[in-house]
Amino acid sequence: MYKIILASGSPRRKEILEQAGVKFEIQVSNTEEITEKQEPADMVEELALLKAEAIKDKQSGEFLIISADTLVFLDGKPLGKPKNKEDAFDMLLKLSGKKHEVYTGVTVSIRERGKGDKQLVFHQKSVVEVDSLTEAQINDYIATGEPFDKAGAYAIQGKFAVHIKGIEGEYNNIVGLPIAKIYRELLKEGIDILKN
Ligand SMILES: Cc1cn([C@H]2C[C@H](O)[C@@H](COP(=O)(O)OP(=O)(O)OP(=O)(O)O)O2)c(=O)[nH]c1=O
Repeated sequence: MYKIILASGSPRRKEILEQAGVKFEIQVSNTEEITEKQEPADMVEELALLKAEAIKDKQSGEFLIISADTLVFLDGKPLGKPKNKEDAFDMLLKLSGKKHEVYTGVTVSIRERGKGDKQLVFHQKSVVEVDSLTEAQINDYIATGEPFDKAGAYAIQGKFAVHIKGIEGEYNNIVGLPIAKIYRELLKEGIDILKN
């Protein structure tokens, strides 16, 4: 069978895939995450695709590469990872007391002998509602150091959990990898990643 490769340096994505019981290895690319696209779904799908492309040519033999990109969208505008404390403060202030969307784009690149190459590109959307935050709460949260490698400057799975009013959609999509959607999309192709 082919080897399953997670093209991501995100510890969260690794954990979600491990928890699901998938056997895989990690290969990380240093892709510049730039897209000209305007629509949330198009943006995250293109960014995920770039990450898969970056490691595809390095492979020999059969493979199934999973890559993903997560962005937070508030009123249609993307929030990526904050550059510094001020940036994190601005993002968290914007998210305070409101609902926003989290999109994760996913690419699954498959090479199977005798079948040629196949590429699946899709996305998952979740909605997150954040409680109203005081400036002191925002500063305390920034002081935990958690915001800096997270889209939208927060980790729902971490210390920001106390500020989450509610979510709609797939939880793991917010953390960075919509494992249920990935599993479903691959089953449609006749691939069961739990049985590889
Ligand atoms: C919204 C949110 C995002 N995140 C994380 C998931 C992603 O790791 C990160 C978004 O950055 P990404 O650019 O999607 O991913 P990455 O740079 O961490 O890893 P790689 O490109 O190698 O795959 O934000 C959380 O951990 N919790 C959250 O609640």
